[in-house]
Amino acid sequence: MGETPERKKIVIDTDPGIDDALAIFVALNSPEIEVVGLTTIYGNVYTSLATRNALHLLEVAGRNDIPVAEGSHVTITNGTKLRIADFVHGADGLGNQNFPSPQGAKIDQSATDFLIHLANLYPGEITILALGPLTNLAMAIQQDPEFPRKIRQIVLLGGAFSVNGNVNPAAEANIFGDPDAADIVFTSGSDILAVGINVTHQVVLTEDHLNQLAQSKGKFAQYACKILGVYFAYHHDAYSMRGVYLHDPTALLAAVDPSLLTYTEGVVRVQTGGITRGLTLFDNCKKRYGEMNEWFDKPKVKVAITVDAPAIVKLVMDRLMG
Ligand SMILES: O=c1[nH]cnc2c1ncn2[C@@H]1O[C@H](CO)[C@@H](O)[C@H]1O
Repeated sequence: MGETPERKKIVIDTDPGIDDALAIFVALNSPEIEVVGLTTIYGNVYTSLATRNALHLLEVAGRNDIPVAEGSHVTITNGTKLRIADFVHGADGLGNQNFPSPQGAKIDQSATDFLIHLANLYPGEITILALGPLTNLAMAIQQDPEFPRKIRQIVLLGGAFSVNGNVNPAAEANIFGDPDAADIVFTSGSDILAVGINVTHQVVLTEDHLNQLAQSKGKFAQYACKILGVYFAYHHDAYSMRGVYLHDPTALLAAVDPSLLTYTEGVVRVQTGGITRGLTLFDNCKKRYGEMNEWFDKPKVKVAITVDAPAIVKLVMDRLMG
């Protein structure tokens, strides 16, 4: 008998969030990975509620053994005027279901300290799946300049590469939430795979899928049906569609199995001001520009460009129902 391969260690930085909840459940049902912790951030909800929801979701899954570390309540520039997407996910972030308060508690360490601790404990082994604004990661990079090289990879759900954003024509929500932090992360030298909405808008869960989930006796499938109503209503209002984008589960599965998508490599900078604040601008590095620019000499990152959408949807369905 061969040895079972080591499971990839993943920390999920999250702002749950309906699609975050799906991603967390799929992660907990993915034998290829080990979820070593959750860290929380604002975005779909405020950070305190993200922490509460993270603890709640782990209790639903019976996984109170996984630590939850609370992240920043403000942007990397101490900004407190946060854009919270309660109109997408409901006031509670989980489809307005009035779930009971979790019994468990967050750990004493902050998200940033916990990320640095894990990077030192398992050098070169930690994959960070970033599902919200990138404040916690940027703070870790500022606190420990070696952090980018101590981790294995950052897979982030963020950006809109050569397509319109979802906050406005320029910006995708997670990057718009803290553009300064995003620029620090993109230029940090870490191995980064960015999964933007140019890719996740190809991955749609339909009403037929929802009906299949409703037939399932699986705990995660049942829970998903409860929270998905609000998310379907938002997509119908905003995009006139009868389905929902699987943003966060797509990023999770990209971290589990990178062969589910293809990517290109180049330098990404983030616009931090003006009317295009939050814009992610990719340089394919094919042109030798005559003069210096703000992309020149910055480390390259991987940017997803195509995705096997049917395979992703099937994996999400199987792992929610399994
Ligand atoms: O219109 C929107 N505004 C804010 N957040 C959104 C919107 N649409 C989706 N998301 C949320 O932001 C991430 C993807 O950008 C996902 O977490 C998604 O649930």
